[in-house]
Amino acid sequence: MAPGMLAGDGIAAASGGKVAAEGKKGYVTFLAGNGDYVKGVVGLAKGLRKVKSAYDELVVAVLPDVPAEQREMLKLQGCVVREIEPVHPPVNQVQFAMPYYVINYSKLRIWNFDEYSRLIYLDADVQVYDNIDHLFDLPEGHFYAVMDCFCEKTWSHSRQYSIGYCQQCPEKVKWPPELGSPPPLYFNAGMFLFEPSRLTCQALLDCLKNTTPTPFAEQDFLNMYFGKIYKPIPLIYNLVLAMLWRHPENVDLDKVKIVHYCAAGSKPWRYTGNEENMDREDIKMLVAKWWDIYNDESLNFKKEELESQEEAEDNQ
Ligand SMILES: O=c1ccn([C@@H]2O[C@H](COP(=O)(O)OP(=O)(O)O)[C@@H](O)[C@H]2O)c(=O)[nH]1
Ligand SMILES: OC[C@H]1O[C@H](O[C@@H]2[C@@H](O)[C@H](O)[C@@H](O)[C@H](O)[C@@H]2O)[C@H](O)[C@@H](O)[C@H]1O
Ligand SMILES: [Mn+2]
Repeated sequence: MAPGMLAGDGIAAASGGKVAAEGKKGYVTFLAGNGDYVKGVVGLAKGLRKVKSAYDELVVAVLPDVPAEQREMLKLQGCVVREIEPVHPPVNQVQFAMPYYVINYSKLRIWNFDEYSRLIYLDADVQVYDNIDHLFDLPEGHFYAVMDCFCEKTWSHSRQYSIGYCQQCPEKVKWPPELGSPPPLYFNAGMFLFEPSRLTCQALLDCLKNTTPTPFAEQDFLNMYFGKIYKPIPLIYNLVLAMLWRHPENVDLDKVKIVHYCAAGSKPWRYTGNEENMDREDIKMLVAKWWDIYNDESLNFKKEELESQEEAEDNQ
């Protein structure tokens, strides 16, 4: 296990023994464009309800290009829709690992949501299969996220990939001592627990202005910026699908609480099974699991329940 990583029991102990962190807590995701990622957000909203999160009013940071009908659909699913301004990196020649990654810098705006003392960010291609509210009780002052994997082709630009080094198995192909110390622990930015602050948001944006963009866009930037306070949490909180074929020895699917559908061809709402690894039985099972929640009408937001609840409160 990586140095400093909180093991499952460490998480329970760290949160079990502590008084719940003060202030408002919640889950936030990010939506851009007029495409089909909105299905991911609907699925996530329903997933949080299914696991009975105490904070199931999902906040959705939307770029201006998200159409009114998608915003309405999200409000009808009980989401709090908040428009954010795009964030553009400095003019650059970088080859992003995926061209659309450039819009992901806009995620940085969620640091402005400071009516919350703590937020868990989740990509729209993530699903929550177990309640993870206990993460909000982890000690403050750190940036919590799951370590990423460097073995996919998307990393072919990197020194790690060319050496065959991965932080998920640092003993398998050791980092060559002639290259100095191994790279610092690196997290996947599809899920993280953070503390919103307008000051931090401004500092992030100021820092971005003087930072050359790199292939993994805001994920690289966040790793650089929060590296000193980053605390790895177990991969059960963000299963990057490639782990299933790259590091199966590190994965116990029965224990996984969050699945991140980031492997090429794994987005459930556009799954065909044609891409590499997509014909695996575990992938088919996880995609079906996502659709079970998405199609479950009983998980739809029930406005009338909320209205009667509010009425009851008014009559007290
Ligand atoms: O057209 C897009 C592309 C991305 N996203 C958002 O940006 C996140 C990061 O992109 P993605 O998950 O595709 O990256 P990956 O994790 O697959 O590298 C998504 O989960 C969405 O929340 C979006 O809303 N619309
Ligand atoms: O904009 C950069 C993106 O970088 C990350 O995705 C990558 C990364 O995890 C690689 O390690 C995988 O190989 C790759 O498949 C995956 O798409 C985040 O999930 C996403 O939220 C976003 O930050
Ligand atoms: Mn993602």
